[in-house]
Amino acid sequence: MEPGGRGPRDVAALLAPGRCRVVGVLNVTPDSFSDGGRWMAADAAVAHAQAMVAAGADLVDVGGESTRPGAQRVGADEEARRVLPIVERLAAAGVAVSVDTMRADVARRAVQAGAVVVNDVSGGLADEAMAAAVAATGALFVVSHWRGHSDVMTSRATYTDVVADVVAELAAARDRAVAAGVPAERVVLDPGLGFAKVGEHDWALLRSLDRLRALGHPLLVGASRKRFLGALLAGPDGAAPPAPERDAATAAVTALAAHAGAWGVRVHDVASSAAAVRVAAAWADPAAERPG
Ligand SMILES: Nc1nc2ncc(COP(=O)(O)OP(=O)(O)O)nc2c(=O)[nH]1
Repeated sequence: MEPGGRGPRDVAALLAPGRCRVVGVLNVTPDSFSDGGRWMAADAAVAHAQAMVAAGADLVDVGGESTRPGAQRVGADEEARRVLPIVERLAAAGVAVSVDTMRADVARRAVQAGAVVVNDVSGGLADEAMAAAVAATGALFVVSHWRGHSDVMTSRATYTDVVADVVAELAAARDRAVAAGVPAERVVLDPGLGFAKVGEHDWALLRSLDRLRALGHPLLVGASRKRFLGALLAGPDGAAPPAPERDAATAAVTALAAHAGAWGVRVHDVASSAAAVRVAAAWADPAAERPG
């Protein structure tokens, strides 16, 4: 973890009881499904991250490789070149930063640059060195449900009982991480919406957050702008609205997930989900939101 000791304090703050965390998405990629190319310039990326913090983001998740179905993999050097300077600048500015990577070396270097969370959509499966690398850093480890890279994930979207299967496979990924040295209390789980899942699977998992939470870890939900929301909002012609027009639906999922006890939500539009989190908190306990 960062020699200055920033990390443990940030990790403790992120795990402390409180409202559902809002994780702002910062894709420094040319091809992310909803905002590819917008934040490739470092100054634009840093400004957008600061704007997300101002809008209520508790954490900024910096990713340098699109994981959308069919995406081409990015080389390790290019991924590092994209994310590390941004991680360093944001951490130096006091922003709590997560690195969205499937590579142990990128994760290690990002934590050295000041990241306090390693967010691995593969749950440690894509790089067998990942869990041990995270264990050595003191960072929080987000372990998502995953069944393979973008080129195969669609073909693997078959389940006997998607909730039972995802719970079992997530538990196995968690167990692998703990066996590699990551303390269980530093593991956050994520159902991996859209990863080897079709819309009915995503909805089934959202309806069953309680069964995912029963695994005993904070739960991160990444529904923002995803295909299952586009399908829900499709017009009479069946055409889904473009990804940036799915933020209202994303905020509704945020409110419901927060109310169901999610630890955090990973979103592109922070302001709407930050408001949704506050609505959920006030709904649960009016005193929670009394000003002052
Ligand atoms: N923990 C977690 N991380 C994630 N990272 C990327 C994406 C995909 O969304 P996005 O980053 O916007 O798209 P792309 O992968 O095309 O960059 N989804 C998740 C998610 O659901 N959970």
